[in-house]
Amino acid sequence: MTTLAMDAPDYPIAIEGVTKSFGGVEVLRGVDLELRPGEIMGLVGRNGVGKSTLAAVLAGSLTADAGSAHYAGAALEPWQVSIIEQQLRLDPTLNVAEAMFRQSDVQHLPEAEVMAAARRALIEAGSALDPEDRLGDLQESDRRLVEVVRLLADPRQLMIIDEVSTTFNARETEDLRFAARRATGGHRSILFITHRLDEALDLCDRIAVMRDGKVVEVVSSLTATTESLSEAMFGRVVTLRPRSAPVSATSLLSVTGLDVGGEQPVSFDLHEGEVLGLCGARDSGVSELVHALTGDTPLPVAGITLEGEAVTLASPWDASRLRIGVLAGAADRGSDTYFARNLMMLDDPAQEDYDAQVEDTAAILVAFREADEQASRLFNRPALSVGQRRWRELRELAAEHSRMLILIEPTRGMDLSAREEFTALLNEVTGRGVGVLVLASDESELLLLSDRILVLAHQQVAAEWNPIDVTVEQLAEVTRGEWPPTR
Ligand SMILES: Nc1ncnc2c1ncn2[C@@H]1O[C@H](COP(=O)(O)OP(=O)(O)OP(=O)(O)O)[C@@H](O)[C@H]1O
Repeated sequence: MTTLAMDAPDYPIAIEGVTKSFGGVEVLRGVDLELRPGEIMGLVGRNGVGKSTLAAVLAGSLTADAGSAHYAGAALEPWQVSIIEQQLRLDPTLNVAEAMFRQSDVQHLPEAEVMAAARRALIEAGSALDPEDRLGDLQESDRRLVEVVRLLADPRQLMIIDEVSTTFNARETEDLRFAARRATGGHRSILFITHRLDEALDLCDRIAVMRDGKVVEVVSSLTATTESLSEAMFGRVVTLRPRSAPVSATSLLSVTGLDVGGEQPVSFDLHEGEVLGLCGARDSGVSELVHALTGDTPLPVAGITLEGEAVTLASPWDASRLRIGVLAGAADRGSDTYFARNLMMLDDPAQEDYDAQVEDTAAILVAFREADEQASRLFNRPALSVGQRRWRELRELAAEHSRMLILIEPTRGMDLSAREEFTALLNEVTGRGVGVLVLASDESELLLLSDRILVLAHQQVAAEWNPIDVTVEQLAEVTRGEWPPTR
């Protein structure tokens, strides 16, 4: 299917006058943009401005109402474009090799050759994944890395990376930077969509800013700053400030001797009104800790108390009964189920009815969403973008009567202005005494959001840090598995 333009001379990709409406609402209003050969072009703009819509038009999954994209004197064809979509919809039964070559001629080779090609690509990208690993068994960040390796293994003239790094930590972001630069080969182009402005400045050569359905500015990442970008996106400089909310000394949740797999079981307290950030490498036990507290994967524990009362957290039903609200990390897996659990928190269903009721509520939520999308088409109004949907879910979660919240990658997909609103929402919630556990891969985000940071390494607590005393780089050493230096 693919004939790659490997030997093509260096031509730019010219996008001219692209418009696209949904119903009567014009989302893209004449996008002009030129991508130079070998260039990584950032694309930033507020939630719902039309970044993913432009990506879909370029990749051929949507048809523009007007305008075009050209390469080397001809229309840019969908086979010349590959895309990592914001919402991965990959079949979880595929293995890494199948996912990697699903759009490539390589998939038609004998299986042993496919596996060997996948293994080579993974090694080249510095990834420890096995080509035979099933996607369904991987963490979300690893599934996204498989997509990044796919770009490297099967490069196209234009490669679009749509919000792939929202759940990446420092090491994964470095891997992405390395892979993206290699994938251009000095003459192919990348369109890199992100809400992490510091990352755009770091990774991209130039950055295009979208506003009101158009590209309003293209700036060099050498001269732009996060302030100048936010000014161009929102018409004002948005600055996120660290939390300075007072935290009570009263313990809300007390966990003693939770066995997440290390030599020393984990013990910690979460205070009333506190945001406790969790920091660790992927295999540090952080994820196990969180999923033990959501009741999804219970682990042996000496004791848990909530507001001084001994409690059991052996199932999602227990978490729901104790009014522990959860915001799921992945937008593409299980988030409807968590949302359903949050909505049912006050219904207090009997244990034997719980799973069935969660399933029914989740099905209703899916139906509502589909109806909402239908209504958008019927009444000529745009549906919600990914970031907009995430924000709505968070607001509803905050309005619930939770005693405690577990937020996994809470601001993924949100633009800077929405993140600013999110910090205000967090202050409001913690002001009511709600305790919040936050798991965020972006170290700078974790630093901004937390009152205190619990550091895990080798499946046990390695430190407890005050965000005032640590830097993003120190947290990055932790997530890279480089801290503590020796056991
Ligand atoms: N298939 C569709 N039908 C109706 N409306 C749509 C469709 N696809 C996108 N939209 C709407 O078009 C607008 C632009 O959406 P798009 O996803 O392109 O924005 P975005 O800039 O990528 O946003 P975000 O940063 O939140 O991902 C949004 O209001 C979105 O809901």
